[in-house]
Amino acid sequence: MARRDLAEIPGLLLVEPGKFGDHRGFFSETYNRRRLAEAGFDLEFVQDNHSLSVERGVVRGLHFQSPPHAQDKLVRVVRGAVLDVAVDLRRGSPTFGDHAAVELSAENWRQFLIPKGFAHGFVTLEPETEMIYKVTDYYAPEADHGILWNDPALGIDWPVAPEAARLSDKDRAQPGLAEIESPFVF
Ligand SMILES: Cc1cn([C@H]2C[C@H](O)[C@@H](COP(=O)(O)OP(=O)(O)O[C@H]3O[C@H](C)C(=O)[C@H](O)[C@H]3O)O2)c(=O)[nH]c1=O
Repeated sequence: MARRDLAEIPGLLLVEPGKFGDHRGFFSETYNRRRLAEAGFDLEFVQDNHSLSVERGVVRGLHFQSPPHAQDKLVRVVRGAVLDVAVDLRRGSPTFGDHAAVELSAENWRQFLIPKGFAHGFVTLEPETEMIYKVTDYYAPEADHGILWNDPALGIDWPVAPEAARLSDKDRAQPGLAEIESPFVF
């Protein structure tokens, strides 16, 4: 399994909203359903999430909700920076187990659209990093699953040493890719 350019993994999309600055500050349309639909992603988001990670080196993930509660996610960073990772879990996909990794930051204002069928996670590159993201299904703890962030089989080059990473107990104990039966089909 390996890192791929985003364009090599079917279904992922990098979104770069316009940001219009003037002497007062800036304005940006950070979500436009029609624009995403024109790009082939006609999605109905039902929940907004907001997380704060206070230290550099916080790892959240790699998470997914299983069907019928699978979620498409539109992810952005409004303070700080992350390396954001999406792992293809769609059985039969030519890029199954491969991942794309993009830097999202308040500076670059980029967004990452991660459809159902992917595990999602990130590591913070700065302290006081805030992530905002929209999801297309509600939180369903019974459907909340994950894979181990630094499973060697995934080949993710995280910019944090395992001993320095700050994780939840849940994320420390996630199974490796080989230990799960992915519920997603390409
Ligand atoms: C995800 C979620 C969590 N919670 C509650 C459950 C816990 O009491 C608390 C922290 O949850 P958790 O540790 O799962 O939060 P993260 O580790 O940031 O999880 C997220 O991290 C990765 C990067 C994701 O893509 C998912 O959206 C999500 O799994 O928030 C809710 O009330 N609603 C929710 O939608």
